[in-house]
Amino acid sequence: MGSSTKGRTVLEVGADGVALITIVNPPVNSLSIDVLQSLKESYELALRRDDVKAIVITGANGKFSGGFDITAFGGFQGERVSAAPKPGFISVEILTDTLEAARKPSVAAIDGLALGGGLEVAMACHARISTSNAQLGLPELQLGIIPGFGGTQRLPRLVGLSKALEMMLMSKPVKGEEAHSLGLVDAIVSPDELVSTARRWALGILERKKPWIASLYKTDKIEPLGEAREILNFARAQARKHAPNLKHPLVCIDVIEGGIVSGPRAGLWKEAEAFQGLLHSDTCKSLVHIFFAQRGTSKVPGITDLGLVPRRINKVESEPICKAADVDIVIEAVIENVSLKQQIFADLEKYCPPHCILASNTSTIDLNLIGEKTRSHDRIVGAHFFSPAHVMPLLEIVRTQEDISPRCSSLTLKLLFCLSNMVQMSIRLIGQSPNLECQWARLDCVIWLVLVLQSQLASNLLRIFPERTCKSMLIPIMQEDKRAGETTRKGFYVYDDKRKASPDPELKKLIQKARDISGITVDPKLMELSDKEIVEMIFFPVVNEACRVLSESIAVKAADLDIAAVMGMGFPPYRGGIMFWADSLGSKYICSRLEEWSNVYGGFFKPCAYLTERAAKGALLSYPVEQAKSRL
Ligand SMILES: C/C=C/C(=O)SCCNC(=O)CCNC(=O)[C@H](O)C(C)(C)COP(=O)(O)OP(=O)(O)OC[C@H]1O[C@@H](n2cnc3c(N)ncnc32)[C@H](O)[C@@H]1OP(=O)(O)O
Repeated sequence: MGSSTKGRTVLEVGADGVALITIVNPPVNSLSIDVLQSLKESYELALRRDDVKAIVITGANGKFSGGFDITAFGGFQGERVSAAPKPGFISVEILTDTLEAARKPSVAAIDGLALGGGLEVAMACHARISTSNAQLGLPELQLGIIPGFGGTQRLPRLVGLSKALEMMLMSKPVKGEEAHSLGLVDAIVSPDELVSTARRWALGILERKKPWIASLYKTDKIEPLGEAREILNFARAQARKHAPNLKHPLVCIDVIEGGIVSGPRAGLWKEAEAFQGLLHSDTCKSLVHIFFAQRGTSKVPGITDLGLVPRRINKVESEPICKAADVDIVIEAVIENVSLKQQIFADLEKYCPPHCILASNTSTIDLNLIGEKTRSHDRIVGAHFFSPAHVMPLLEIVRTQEDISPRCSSLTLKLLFCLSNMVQMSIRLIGQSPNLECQWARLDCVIWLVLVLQSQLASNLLRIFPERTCKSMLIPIMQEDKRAGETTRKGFYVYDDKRKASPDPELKKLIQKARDISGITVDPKLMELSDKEIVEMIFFPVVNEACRVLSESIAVKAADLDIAAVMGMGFPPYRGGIMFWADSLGSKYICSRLEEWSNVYGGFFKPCAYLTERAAKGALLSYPVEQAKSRL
């Protein structure tokens, strides 16, 4: 990652004596170092020019700014550490001492986005005018950093401590209207009137008709120290509860407190130091990787680079359909039964217009098989909504391929196999460990997941890949006992009236029954597993499977598997996804652990050829094949 954009600002002085400074850095007017340097120069020029009385800052093409340039983070973290601006250069030198302390008033004219550093620039101006649809927020925490351009100091002083904490800790932006009611912006106008209103407002400040406010020094919205500390301590407790593995939310709270206790200028310095430190953290590197990996999923070589024009979809039906002549896409979502799906697709082909896309929500069945009784392979796709569909943000789109061999190796199946490996290993640990049956809660806590396994999926996988599947009777026995989790008020846990889960002592009997049926024996060595070993035993087989997916070119790139793991399996984003995490540990280490377990526990753990090869060469697992060769 490196910053390739040459961003800039443009200065135009109007006959009214207002200098309009426009941030220009498509697509979101991010604040690259070029832009920030240029902003400083434009501002200083406007301050020097006698024909300039006041200043308006805005963004080109209806977007104020999407924040600090995230593409530059890699450069600051990696080999170009010296390229990072020294702490305080942007927040103190540019935004506070040049903008906010200027003897000419400035107004931010905000349309579209004012996020992160974008809002921090706007808050350093003496007033803000916005459109109602603009989004204003400090979402830096979702990248593993804190607001570093003064946001931790100015936002609480503009909107109050509680709301500022909510906006920062939850990375939650507000829209223009709410920002206005909070006092973050001073007026709401239509996009057409935005710049003209901001110009008049800036002149109004100069003429003392509007207040000239340096938000860094506002005090009216900050609670007295004792009360403020209570709010901050509550926020700390919440952060520890909801994100126990993350440090940066606590750092953010400390920095805010620092400003309240020691004054905002001291707070700015504390913020600048903390920001610089967090930029180098593994959490930041992982979350930035996830940010770009997520956007990368929409770039599919051989498809999105062909310049195709998207087809307009006016009508979508889910199967069964009633009114079909004008339907553009039908999504079938019946149970995983091949002959039923084949019949449905044969019917759909008959009744739907020839342009209609025929989609299946299948999770395990090869699309070619589903479409076998049709001549519509060119318009059949897999549209697999991860379950529960209204919650999970992952939609997997699967293509048909006439030449897939073996048929079962569809992307869907492979990705689900990764998920299944994780679940199977967890079940195996419960089954074979002398004491883990009493410690389901520990397992859940260590891997931070609630696991669900559909018997259909399990039996399909067992049939297709018997040598790579752990056979356990525990899930069928639990299903027989109506243990579907919260819905039946018992699963691995029992749930009380308030849905509070507690470990179920009855589970022990079921585990013993599963052992007796499967002939599984207890392994005393599993009693001594550390948390780290549990995580590795569960997730290294997942890494192994992900390597197979990559080596068979079923996934286009490793980053797509990272997103599938985060969005579909609940893998923690702050670890960067399954392959990013694996590379942070090293292919050699993972391979050696799998080999060790494979010798003791059998083929389920056997590292695949791709993993073994990369480990032998000490290569990253996520590198494309060609790149990996050239690095060796
Ligand atoms: C101390 C200060 C620190 C900071 O300011 S850190 C940055 C804080 N800002 C953010 O966290 C905002 C991150 N961006 C977003 O949330 C979204 O993006 C937007 C809401 C701004 C826009 O969303 P949408 O319209 O759906 O577009 P899209 O596909 O997400 O982004 C379009 C292109 O813009 C790039 N981009 C977005 N924000 C930034 C940024 N802050 N720095 C550099 N690039 C950015 C993306 O990667 C992508 O690029 P491609 O088209 O090549 O995939």
